[in-house]
Amino acid sequence: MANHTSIASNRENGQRQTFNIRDLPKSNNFTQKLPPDPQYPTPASSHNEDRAKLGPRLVREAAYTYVRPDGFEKSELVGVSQAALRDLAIDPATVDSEEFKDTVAGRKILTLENGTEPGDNDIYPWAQCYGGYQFGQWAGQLGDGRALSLFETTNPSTGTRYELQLKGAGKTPYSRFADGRAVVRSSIREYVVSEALNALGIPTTRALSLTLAPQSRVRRETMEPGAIVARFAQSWLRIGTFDLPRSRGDRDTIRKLANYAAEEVFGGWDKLPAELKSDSDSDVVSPSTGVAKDDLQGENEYAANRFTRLYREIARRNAKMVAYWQAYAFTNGVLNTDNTSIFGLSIDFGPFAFLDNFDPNYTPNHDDHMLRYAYKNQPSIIWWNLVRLGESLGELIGSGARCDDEEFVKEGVRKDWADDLIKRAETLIEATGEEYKKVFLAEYKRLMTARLGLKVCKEDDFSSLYSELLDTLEALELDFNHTFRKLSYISTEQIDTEEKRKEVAGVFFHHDGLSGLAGSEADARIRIASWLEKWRARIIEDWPNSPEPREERFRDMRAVNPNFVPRSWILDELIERVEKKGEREVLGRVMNMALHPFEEEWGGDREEEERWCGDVPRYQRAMQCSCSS
Ligand SMILES: Nc1ncnc2c1ncn2[C@@H]1O[C@H](COP(=O)(O)OP(=O)(O)OP(=O)(O)O)[C@@H](O)[C@H]1O
Repeated sequence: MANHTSIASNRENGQRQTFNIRDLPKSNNFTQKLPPDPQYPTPASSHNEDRAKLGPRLVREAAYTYVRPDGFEKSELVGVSQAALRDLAIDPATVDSEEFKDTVAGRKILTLENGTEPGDNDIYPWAQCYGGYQFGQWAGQLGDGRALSLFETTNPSTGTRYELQLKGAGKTPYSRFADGRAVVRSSIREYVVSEALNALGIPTTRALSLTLAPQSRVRRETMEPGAIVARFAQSWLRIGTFDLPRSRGDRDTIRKLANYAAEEVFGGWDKLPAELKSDSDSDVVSPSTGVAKDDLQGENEYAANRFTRLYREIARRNAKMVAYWQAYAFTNGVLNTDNTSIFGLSIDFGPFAFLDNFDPNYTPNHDDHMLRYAYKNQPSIIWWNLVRLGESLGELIGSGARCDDEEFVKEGVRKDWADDLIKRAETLIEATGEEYKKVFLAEYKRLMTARLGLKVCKEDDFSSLYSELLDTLEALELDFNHTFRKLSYISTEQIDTEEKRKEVAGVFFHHDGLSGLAGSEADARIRIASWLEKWRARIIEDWPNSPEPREERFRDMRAVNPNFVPRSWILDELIERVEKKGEREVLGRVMNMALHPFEEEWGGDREEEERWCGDVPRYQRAMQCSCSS
């Protein structure tokens, strides 16, 4: 492979223990703890099956099906994320090996020795079974139609366990009418953005590698070459994983999934959040843990059992994730329940985008005519999805102290306490909704405070600083992320008079000036100057030394305000160059920028770096794409 994988620098690979992919410590807790597809209950039963027979069908009372990858015969490994190697504890020197390439291309099952049969407890690839609500409508069984997990691996230095998965490695029982493949353009997008979000500190599923199969032909609107992304996450469970058994009245699978989530994904029931002590932001964001599994918390008939704590944990994680999305203007584009993670990760990168100009109604999804998944709706849509999860867990939440009663576990809710149960579940789900809002707001404030270079968030900041800035950006059609980066270079002396503020205001304009709808330039300058005046006053308040410790503030601001985000127009250029023009090095350069978004320069092609960090070309702003991938 070309040396661009090493461009992303060795500085990230400290002296920790690393492995080649074969020797990674591996596990399969998911398949050990959860029910398999009854038709293929063991790895061998699936391994020996005709591939055609493993094809699409309904799978009941199961969390997954064992299924072997159907990799491309010929492929080219074109990118490996150095940050991913570090987090998975893979030795960067080993990614050029045939073993690594064959594994991430779906040609080799590492845990099987050549020609041997898999044993019942062996680690063998699996595809998850889930359902989902898509655009508000129940869509039935979905599942990993083109993804399958190879194994779990725990990084010995960090103790974090990840599930490594291939996307685009062939059909599974969940492929429905589709081909189990992924095309190059969507794979490049997922590969880059997963790692970009992680580098920004945004909870997300990750990408280890990108493999292209230039000679393969995948039918979309036209024929396109296929690709495989090797990706990983602490968990691939989705809200849709719970939706499906709920839709089938399968109480047993819901309980198993809930137990698995608490014990395996979150590390134990005692790791879940205790009752909030107060409304202070620090309690809201970091409540204590350590509540014993069987403890009830809270008074009266609405006391919360462990399943309520599980539900709260999932809601809280999603609140934090969506706060990041709003603070960095990231839009997922297809927030169906099958695209909402139990672990609170950004997941499923279809028609996602970072906003260019600030437009709350923007959706990157060309097919979302109702703007259901527009930027401004994301926090409420994630909550809508969480209410679906509340419905799936409702019986367990509502059962309160009786959640383990034998009769309840076996038979379900007795008629004479159904009303009580429903009331309790509704009350606790509603309370979780309030907590979701509080966590979201506290996180959003924290992030915006940091992005604006402030140390604390004062009561007034929300309306007089944040909202006013957003209104101004919207009205003047200005770029969201560039604005914050540019603010990170402005000293208080540069804006200490009205004249100077009006002068400085021009740095926020696009190179081609204001658009027709934004009004006159003079008015725009006055509007921005008035905001800068308030911002300046707050900076002086929070950094009281005179002259302000500008370098320290600049440094802090530049560490949270990215210089580079992989915007749609950059990804389009990248796709064109990699797919159509056969370029390869450019992928490594973009990835390097995505992995280090706060740097000033990256040691690549300077002209290109400046162009990608600079103004978005006028006709490439706010692009949209369709769901076909
Ligand atoms: N080409 C395909 N072949 C088989 N199944 C597919 C294909 N494209 C999408 N699906 C399935 O359709 C459903 C919805 O697709 P969506 O595009 O949201 O997910 P995805 O991008 O394939 O997967 P993920 O959410 O795992 O990133 C999923 O169950 C997905 O597996």
